[in-house]
Amino acid sequence: CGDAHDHAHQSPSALRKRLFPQAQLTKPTRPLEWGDLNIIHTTDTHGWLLGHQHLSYPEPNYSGDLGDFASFVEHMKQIAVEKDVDLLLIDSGDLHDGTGLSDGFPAGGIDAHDTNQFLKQLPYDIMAIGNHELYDYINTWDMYTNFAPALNGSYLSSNANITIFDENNNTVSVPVGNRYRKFTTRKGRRITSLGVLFDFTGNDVNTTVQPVADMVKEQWFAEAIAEEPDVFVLVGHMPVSYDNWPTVFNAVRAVHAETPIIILGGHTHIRDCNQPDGRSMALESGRYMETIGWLSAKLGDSSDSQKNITFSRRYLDQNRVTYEYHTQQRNNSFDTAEGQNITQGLQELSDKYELSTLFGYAPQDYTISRNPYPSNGSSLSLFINEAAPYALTFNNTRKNISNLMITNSGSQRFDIYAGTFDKNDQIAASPFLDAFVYIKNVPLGVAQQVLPALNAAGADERRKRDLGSVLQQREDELWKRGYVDRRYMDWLEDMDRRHDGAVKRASQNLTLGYVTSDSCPGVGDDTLHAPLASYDIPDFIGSVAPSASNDTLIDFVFVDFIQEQLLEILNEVQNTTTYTDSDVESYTDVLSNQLLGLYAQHAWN
Ligand SMILES: O=c1ccn([C@@H]2O[C@H](COP(=O)(O)O)[C@@H](O)[C@H]2O)c(=O)[nH]1
Repeated sequence: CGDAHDHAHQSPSALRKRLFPQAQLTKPTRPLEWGDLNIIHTTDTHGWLLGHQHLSYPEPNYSGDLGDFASFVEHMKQIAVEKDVDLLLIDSGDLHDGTGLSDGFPAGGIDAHDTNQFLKQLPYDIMAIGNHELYDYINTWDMYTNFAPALNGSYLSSNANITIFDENNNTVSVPVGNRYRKFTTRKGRRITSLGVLFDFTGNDVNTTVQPVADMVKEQWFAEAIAEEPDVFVLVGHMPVSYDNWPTVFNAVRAVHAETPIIILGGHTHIRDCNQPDGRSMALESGRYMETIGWLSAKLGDSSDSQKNITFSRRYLDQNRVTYEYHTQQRNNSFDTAEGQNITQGLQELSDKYELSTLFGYAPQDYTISRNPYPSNGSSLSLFINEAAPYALTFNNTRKNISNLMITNSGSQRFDIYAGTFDKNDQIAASPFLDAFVYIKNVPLGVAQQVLPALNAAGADERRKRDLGSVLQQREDELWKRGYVDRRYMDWLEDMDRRHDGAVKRASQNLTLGYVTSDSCPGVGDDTLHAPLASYDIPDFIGSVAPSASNDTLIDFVFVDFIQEQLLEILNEVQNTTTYTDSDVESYTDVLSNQLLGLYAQHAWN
């Protein structure tokens, strides 16, 4: 390079890491508080290992990548040695489904198999299984045979099993990883860890998830917690609020009234924290390599065993400015050899998967919930009103038959940004390999009743909170199957309302980002932002109905992920026909993760 400065050359790949962030990033507000035991926490990374590379805010806040993170961890480990304290690295699961790096593999590959090779290079003390490791048996098998063994006992699946053939060709159900781990830290602290998954029921055949309430009654569980460690570090893919952590916490507390308990959760994609009692803290650290969680505990010595513990927590924006600030490094001293290797390896993987393959240029930003639904700026409107009607009927023999299309809004996982729209953007916006199916000859008037009924069963009626009602039961069912998006949306809505979002955004002295209110003392966010705009979105979305009479027979098209509850509702809104799985046929070969690319080639090229 003929330049005097240490910038990276711009490569053709839109995913190329830039040493200097292309947008002005706000520095953290204050140094981290260290304790005797410190934890760096990731969760729900979903393949976002090259971070977020678009230039519209809030994306630059999260523009670090796994290589930067590895350098950060290495420097932090060194600081921990200098301070003579412990530092653990923990992950709460969901490594699959989310970007081209995890999902854009060529035919014959396995989701997240290649990205997992990079995660293995980080010194994780505990990684817990998530529900996205269980949607497809092949992925669970890969975790069981390739990932867990490489982690030498640190990959935990306390209540998640896989069914395999044993050496005698008999089927046996075995934990995907280990049920628990006991280990001793550099400073000699004895830790007992679990890796718990929420009561998920959407898992593939030949995988099993044991309800948390049953798990705590198991003999192995009693044995695992019997001996008192210095600290319980309970890791799991389970939200720290409104879920089953109290079941696990109480089971441990029943045996050890005073032992420090640290909970590291995930799944709802939010930043959250609470303190079950004075000697415990529970932290959840966001999603998609946007947030890095920090938790520290001043445990003191044995004379402090009945006192409240001083904990701190922080939600770090995942970028190089954050990392350099907290490690007191400069741009030219920050990168470690391991970190650079990881970044380079990820970029090579991106090139191998051809993730920069361009489908077109998005004319504007389309967001999931930062614009109202329906509207021109809504990616949900774009998907169901523009993209699906084009891509699903293209080259389809049913093209000329009127249809109504329905999908779940949770199938759309990320905003679309103005400018280049490539293979990686397509997968990030809509990563799931769900198929579109249909029932023929459904009267339009009947099909039109299904969408509002589905949403009533999910969204609106939820607010009535009529516990014990059929609707509540249905909502609980959806939660167990993995429908979790509502919690993240509610969190954004609350953030906007509580922090005068419109006023803060208008004043323009803060960049957009997360503004967290949780139940732990003090401010949790590491960097100040104005909250993102937030609009309520329905759980299910439908295309514009054809203008025809109610008795017109149409193709009723929907994504197979919602088949079970759609049939249930369809049979509730009418009683002329009992619809079953046998009425459902394949509508097209186009899968949900290909749909936006086909549309972009047609409309944005
Ligand atoms: O095939 C699928 C699988 C999942 N979804 C959506 O994902 C969420 C669950 O994902 P988390 O990362 O655990 O939040 C679920 O609510 C579905 O909306 C899907 O659409 N298709």
